[in-house]
Amino acid sequence: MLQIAQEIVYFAHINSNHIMKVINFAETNSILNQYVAEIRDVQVQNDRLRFRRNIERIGEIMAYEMSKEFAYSQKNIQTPLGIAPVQTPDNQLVLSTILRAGLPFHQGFLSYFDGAENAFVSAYRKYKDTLKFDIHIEYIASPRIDGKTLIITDPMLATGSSMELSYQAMLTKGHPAEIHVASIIASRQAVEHIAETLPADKTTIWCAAIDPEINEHSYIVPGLGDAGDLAFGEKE
Ligand SMILES: O=P(O)(O)OC[C@H]1O[C@H](OP(=O)(O)OP(=O)(O)O)[C@H](O)[C@@H]1O
Ligand SMILES: O=c1cc[nH]c(=O)[nH]1
Ligand SMILES: [Mg+2]
Repeated sequence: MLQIAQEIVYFAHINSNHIMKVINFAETNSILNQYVAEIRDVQVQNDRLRFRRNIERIGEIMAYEMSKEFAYSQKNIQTPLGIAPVQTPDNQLVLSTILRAGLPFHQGFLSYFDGAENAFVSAYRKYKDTLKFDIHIEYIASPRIDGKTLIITDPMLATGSSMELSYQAMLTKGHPAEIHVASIIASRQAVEHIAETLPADKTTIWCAAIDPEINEHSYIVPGLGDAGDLAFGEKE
């Protein structure tokens, strides 16, 4: 598995000032791709329970792979029969999620990083007309994040604006030591946007696929449609 993580790393070359580490799971054959296929598949994705659970499963696998990047130290664990030396992670994790679509993805990460602190940010597209919109952030609940490992989860990175503005909102709570941006489907444009707007030296982007384009409504193509609606139903 360690080998897998090394093979799928490439660097987003935006210009010489912005080179960010990107890990794209689509470049490796694993069962994760089955779950991605199912959330994309128009015949399967309307089963909301399955859609949410697949997102959660991708979060679990991503969390496991991400955990290999953390700092470890040996702890001596008292068993009933003796002392067992075990390497365990020392990072102080803050698991931050962008509402709504981020919730099942968050749950997947939280199943593995059960000791993490948690943060929630609301971001939504407020339309000015059928094509133009601003991203509005109206709610943030977060612990202090100074010196901690900040993981921001959102299954879709289309323009990358929700992620950028959510990160800016998180900065009102301190400055993290490192940042992991976790998504499932990212557009190429969003990867470039994140590489330009988040600190390249301490940010890693994790995704399950990078799609080539976004359409005039700023939806990822081929993408999967509207992740929030598929997980929770349409909003008015
Ligand atoms: O990269 P961007 O262009 O900003 O788009 C991506 C955002 O769109 C989705 O949320 P949405 O606004 O649909 O809200 P929802 O989760 O409530 O459905 C998704 O979960 C991201 O937050
Ligand atoms: O493709 C997209 C873009 C934004 N939000 C989604 O859920 N899907
Ligand atoms: Mg949505």
